[in-house]
Amino acid sequence: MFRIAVCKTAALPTFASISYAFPRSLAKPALSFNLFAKRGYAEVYNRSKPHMNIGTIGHVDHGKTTLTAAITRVLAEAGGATFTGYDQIDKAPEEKARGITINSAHVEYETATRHYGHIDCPGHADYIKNMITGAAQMDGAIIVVSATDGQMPQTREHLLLARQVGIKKLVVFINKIDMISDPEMLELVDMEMRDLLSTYNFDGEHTPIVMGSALAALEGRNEDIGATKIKELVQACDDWLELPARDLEKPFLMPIEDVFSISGRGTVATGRVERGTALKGTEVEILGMGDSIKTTLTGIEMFHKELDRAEAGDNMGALLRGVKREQIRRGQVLIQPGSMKSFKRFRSQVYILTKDEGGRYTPFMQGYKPQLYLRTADVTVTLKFAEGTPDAEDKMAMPGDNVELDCELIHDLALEVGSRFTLREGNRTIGTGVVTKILD
Ligand SMILES: Nc1nc2c(ncn2[C@@H]2O[C@H](COP(=O)(O)OP(=O)(O)OP(=O)(O)O)[C@@H](O)[C@H]2O)c(=O)[nH]1
Ligand SMILES: [Mg+2]
Repeated sequence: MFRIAVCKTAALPTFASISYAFPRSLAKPALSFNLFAKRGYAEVYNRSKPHMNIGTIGHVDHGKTTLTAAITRVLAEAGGATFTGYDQIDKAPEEKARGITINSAHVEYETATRHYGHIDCPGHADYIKNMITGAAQMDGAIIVVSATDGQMPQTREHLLLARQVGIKKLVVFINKIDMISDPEMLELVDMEMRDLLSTYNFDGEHTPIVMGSALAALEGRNEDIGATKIKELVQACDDWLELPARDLEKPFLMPIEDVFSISGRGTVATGRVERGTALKGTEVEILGMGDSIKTTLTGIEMFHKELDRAEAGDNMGALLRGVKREQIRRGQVLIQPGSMKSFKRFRSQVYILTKDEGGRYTPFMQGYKPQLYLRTADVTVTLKFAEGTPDAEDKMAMPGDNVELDCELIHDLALEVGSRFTLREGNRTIGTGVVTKILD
């Protein structure tokens, strides 16, 4: 059986009668709690198949949403379950009007061997922020590239960002082959994609590349380039993408992605558990961006079902006792009490993107203040060359450089050596880096 569900945002809490903490007119466009409320939450989440988070990334208009809908259609046919149409994924009025994805959307499906959470990311350069948050939750990804365009700026940028957020393996879907009559053209796109994968330290030689037409599969025609290719793609995901080694033994950590208040029950924080396990009824700490708060985890939900325990890799909704909605923010983390600290100052190794990778055209001097994205957090940072750098005052960081920088955040964040982050300015990713030393 294939079970399929769709929702925008990471994990949907379906604790009874969710009330939005913001006016309904401002509510995020695609939160479909009512839909799921109808299903109730008595069902217990089935852990018999290993769970993995994947998703679609790639340049705008290359067919990520069409492919997402097509996968649900083909798997739904095989299992006789619900199919999630294109309109149900890109359903916000602005998405419909512009024909692009803005918010990343989550769907869920099962193959014979695995349960997948699938995040359909936006490709448009203006919404890279949503793409990063989506990709940060993936264990593997499907990069979609249109055979008509070949690789484009966000094909490259998404590959780089995928690498940076820790995705180790990808499957490539070369889409829109219904528009191409020259087989040499397809070979060229295949070769270029393998080169590009290798450039970004993926296994260019062995990565499976499937060529097909997502639209044909979605519309149920031309089976040879449609449904058949979707089955091939899903098989490639099952075979090639490795189940993540879950950090079950480590202390619990869940980056907070969204916060809701539920009348009569309290406040729910949602996010993907990065490591460890959390048991219902135990103590947790909310850390970062100000004073930390200790509270009790009074409820856990995942894919609209109640659980007693959440573990690394799960998208969970955490019901927190006695905490007001205003006390919690996206960017904070929920942790096992005392297992981490938050800091404002740290040393880092940063790669400055070139303009071809979507980065800056010009160098920057120290004192530069871009936005720093770490897990779900997004805060302003002041950059300086690492203490001891000769002539730091006059030195410039050029696009393409790898530099050692001392970072000072305006808010403290939960971080540690090895934490990865992205630097952005306006709607451009300008650098990616890793924390090498805490300076506070
Ligand atoms: N001819 C043809 N058109 C396709 C195919 N797949 C998708 N399209 C069309 O390409 C356009 C863009 O498709 P989307 O699925 O919205 O692309 P996307 O990658 O999700 O775009 P963003 O989310 O905005 O980055 C739509 O008009 C689709 O109908 C295909 O296999 N063949
Ligand atoms: Mg889309």
